[in-house]
Amino acid sequence: MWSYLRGGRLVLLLLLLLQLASQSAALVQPLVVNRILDALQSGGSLRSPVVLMAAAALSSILLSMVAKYALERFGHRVIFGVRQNLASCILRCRVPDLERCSAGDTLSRFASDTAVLQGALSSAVVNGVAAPLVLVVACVLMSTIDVLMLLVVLGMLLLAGVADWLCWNRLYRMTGQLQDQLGRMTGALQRILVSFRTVKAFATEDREERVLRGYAEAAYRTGTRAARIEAAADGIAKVSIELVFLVTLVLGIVRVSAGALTVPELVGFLLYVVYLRGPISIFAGAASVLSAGLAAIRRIEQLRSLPAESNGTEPVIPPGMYRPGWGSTPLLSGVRLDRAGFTYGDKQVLTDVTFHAQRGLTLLVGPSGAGKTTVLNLIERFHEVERGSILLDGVDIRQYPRQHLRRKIAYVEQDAALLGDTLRAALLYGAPDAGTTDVMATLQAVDLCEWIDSLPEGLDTPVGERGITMSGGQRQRIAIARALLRQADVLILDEATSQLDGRTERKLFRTIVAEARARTVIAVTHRLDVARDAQQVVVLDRGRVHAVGRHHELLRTSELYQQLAAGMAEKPVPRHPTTV
Ligand SMILES: Nc1ncnc2c1ncn2[C@@H]1O[C@H](COP(=O)(O)OP(=O)(O)OP(=O)(O)O)[C@@H](O)[C@H]1O
Repeated sequence: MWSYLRGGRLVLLLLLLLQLASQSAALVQPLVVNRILDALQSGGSLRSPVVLMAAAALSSILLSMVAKYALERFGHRVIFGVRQNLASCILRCRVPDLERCSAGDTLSRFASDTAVLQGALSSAVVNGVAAPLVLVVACVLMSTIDVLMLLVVLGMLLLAGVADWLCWNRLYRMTGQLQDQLGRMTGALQRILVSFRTVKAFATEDREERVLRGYAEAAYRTGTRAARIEAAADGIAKVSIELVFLVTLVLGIVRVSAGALTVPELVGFLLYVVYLRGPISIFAGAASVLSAGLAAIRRIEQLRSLPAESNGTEPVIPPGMYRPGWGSTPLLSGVRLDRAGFTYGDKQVLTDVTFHAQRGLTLLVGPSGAGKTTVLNLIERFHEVERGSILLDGVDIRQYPRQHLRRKIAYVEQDAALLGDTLRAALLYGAPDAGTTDVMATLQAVDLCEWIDSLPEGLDTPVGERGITMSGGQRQRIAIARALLRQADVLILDEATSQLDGRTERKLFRTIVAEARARTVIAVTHRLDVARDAQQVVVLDRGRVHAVGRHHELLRTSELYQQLAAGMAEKPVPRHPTTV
């Protein structure tokens, strides 16, 4: 918890002092009441104690207002920092690590857990520290009136404190459980929202409703149990203070009768006991908010502890070997995979993959699950090659600073999402400085000019949730245009044209190859209509290179390729000798 307050500890101390000042002003009141009663008994002037009383009440109210505002503001500031740091951690963590996390649960940690933490940091930390301090001050003042009665009060509060502590311990576990359940519920809802059409098409609304209800019910049960414990802790605090009042009253009357205490002293002491209600219930409340805050910290820390991508990979490439930013100079020697190997867990996915993609188009084909996307992931360094190497421009890709490597590559993934509010923003996502001429030329290349001209707002048409609805093919063409605009040395397309018809796809590929004459294009496709235009075709089968060659050669030499061309190789076929 303290590490979250780093940089704000001085402010926290000031807030604590402010909180103490506001509560101390209230502490003066019983003393003043004592003086008023004395004055009444002795027939002295009431003016100055009454003015003092009003001043103490007013300053207590004013200080508590300022303290409340300052506390809230402080909490928001700390959480702003936590969210910034969390955003940075999320964006910098490794692709496989983040993909293992549920997106909904990550959202819940980022938005809800940080909000819970804000409550804990602002109210619980300051009130949790201020309330006991105020209690101590009150006890010191009470000791000036009657030590015996104070000892009785303390003994009873101690017993109540132990009972409350047991409750808070359970509450901490319960709130952690509740936040995990809420995270799972958000995850389930997020999955449904992303696949809403599938849910509708399969008419599984009832089943999904049951799933959501299950999570909501689990959260409800845990929340109810937590509320019971919270109420019990609150009840213990309140009952203890009422009992303390009654016992003090009885004991006080006995002591007044015995002449050990005066009536004004008894009234003053009882007022302190009444006053203790505030700090005790604040402390009890702070403890429950703190339990939730600690549970939130555990979940936030799990996200923050995901290792960053760049950990331990300092660039060792000689200066001048790479150009920062996306360049326009053609690659000298393209992308070369040399006996590259990779496993997912203990599953061998790629073995000794060797091919050289030079300028022009290299097609990567093969049956489903052959490892085509994995090859692209290795080139992008979403995963690290485990055996062999991948060279870009003759340099091992592990020697490039990761961001520079990725600036050299424009990647269009399967079902690429568009990021940006408008079509223009979506297009310029990877190349914010691209000029209008480049944008128009690229739109021409992907055959989108006519469609965009037909839109009333043209390139400024909103996209996204409430914006324009596009066909799958239009979306894919925007994604390709976005990648082309980046003018990167290498263009990687992972089934990026799967939603276009064969004729449009062929036309688009011809344009891409013409556009990228000086660059290397590596494209995964299941349709071989475009293979004639490719410089080479690499056939992958069960993680190995089955054959490499031009379309017409492979049609003669590779049975697997013939099957792929005929659209028959849905499943892996018996292994054939490798032709590299
Ligand atoms: N994140 C992952 N964790 C574990 N195994 C994976 C993961 N991603 C892919 N695989 C497995 O690795 C193998 C290769 O997958 P990959 O996606 O590279 O094949 P592909 O040739 O691109 O398939 P497709 O043509 O169907 O897209 C498959 O058996 C797949 O089940």
